[in-house]
Amino acid sequence: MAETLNPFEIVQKQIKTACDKLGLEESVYEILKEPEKVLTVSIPVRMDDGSIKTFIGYRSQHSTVLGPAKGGVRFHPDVTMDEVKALSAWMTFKCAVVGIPYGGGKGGVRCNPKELSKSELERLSRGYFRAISPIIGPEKDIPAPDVYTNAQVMAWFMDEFSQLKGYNTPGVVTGKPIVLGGSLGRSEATARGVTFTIREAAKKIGLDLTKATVAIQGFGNAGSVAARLLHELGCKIVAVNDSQGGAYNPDGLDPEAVNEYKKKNKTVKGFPGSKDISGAELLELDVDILVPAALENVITSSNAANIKAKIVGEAANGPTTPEADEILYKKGILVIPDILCNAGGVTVSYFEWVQNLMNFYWTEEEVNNRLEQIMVKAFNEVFDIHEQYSVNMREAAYMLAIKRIAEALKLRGWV
Ligand SMILES: NC(=O)C1=CN([C@@H]2O[C@H](COP(=O)(O)OP(=O)(O)OC[C@H]3O[C@@H](n4cnc5c(N)ncnc54)[C@H](O)[C@@H]3O)[C@@H](O)[C@H]2O)C=CC1
Ligand SMILES: O=C(O)CCC(=O)C(=O)O
Repeated sequence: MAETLNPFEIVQKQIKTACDKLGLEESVYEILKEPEKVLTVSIPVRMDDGSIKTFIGYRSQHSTVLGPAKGGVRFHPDVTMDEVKALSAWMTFKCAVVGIPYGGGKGGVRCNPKELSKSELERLSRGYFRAISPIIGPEKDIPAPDVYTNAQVMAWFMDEFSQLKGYNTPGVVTGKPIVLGGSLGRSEATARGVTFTIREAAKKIGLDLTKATVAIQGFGNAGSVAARLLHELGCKIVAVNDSQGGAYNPDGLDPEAVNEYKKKNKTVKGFPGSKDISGAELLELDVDILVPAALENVITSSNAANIKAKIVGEAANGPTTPEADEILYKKGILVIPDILCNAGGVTVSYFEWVQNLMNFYWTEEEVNNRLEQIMVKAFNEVFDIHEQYSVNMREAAYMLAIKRIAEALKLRGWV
């Protein structure tokens, strides 16, 4: 059968494999294979030239068996309902892997935010949140940032919801600016979690990080901070890229300097002293660690055999297809799957929500220490299953998550 690149079909396959490996009754798969609720909204936005343009948005709540739905909102021209459904399912399993009391949700708006003015983006953000507000709330579903959304967008979401309610409701959204109830450490949390899991993986395979080389695909919130934190651990970052192009320097790139360059030039391409590199070449570089930190389906059956890294740390959601997983596993590459590797973001979102509900705020050190404990524990639990059952790390992560979810489903009487 031809390899599917439909992320929703991919996640269904991943769920089925784990249910079968765990020997679970069919009813668990029957429940988990579809989201509980998917809302499609049309969002008419007054553009700066006076015209009206209608955008399509989605919010998918895959599961609420372990708690309220949780997950980011993506603004991207290629957003589809199936992508959002898949991303919401990945959130369910991610929260279960790290043991935080949430289900999974995800949202998306099909738009190109790079082509919108700031005021158009604000009207779109507020319109989307107003449209999905009937199914959102601190006890129901708590959105957060994802690709091409940020703390400012979260501030508009929170303000719109608070105005609808008539009182301040910071716990409806995470990833907010600090002054509006955001958590210290949230903006770096995804990459910090990625870095903790890569550090643990390196220990398992005996890789000395002070001699390790790294390539990173995507230089946004996840990728740019991962570059800095891995550099701080002594790794040499040899290549980075973004949607416009890439920068390669075998002697190493200074992530802070690349960041400054990107702020001015809107891309990493052309960074002084670097050579241009294509996205395909970056993935196949002879490096120790590869960090996909952009979008889905970049490691497929077409290029998996050419991946040379010893560790693949999936900062992005869904970068590797199931067929590619098989190939990487047979090659002995240690893949830290998305639902484990990038779970630091939602973990600190959980801390942010707890702080909002308590109205009591933690220091950055407390946040980072608690994050480290959760990530290291989850990594070791997944690694143990990977060894005990001789399954790849992704299957192990799904087995850990689905075992927890199946227990909750049984206790609640849903299966
Ligand atoms: N922000 C967060 O807290 C979390 C993000 N993630 C995942 O991390 C990934 C990246 O998200 P963020 O960093 O938040 O988004 P972002 O919007 O901050 O950055 C996305 C980056 O990807 C780049 N990009 C887009 N298309 C590309 C392509 N074809 N080739 C190379 N680079 C490309 C963009 O230029 C940008 O640098 C996504 O898969 C997201 O779902 C996962 C967990 C949490
Ligand atoms: O912080 C969150 O709630 C979710 C972040 C997210 O969308 C993700 O982990 O993919």
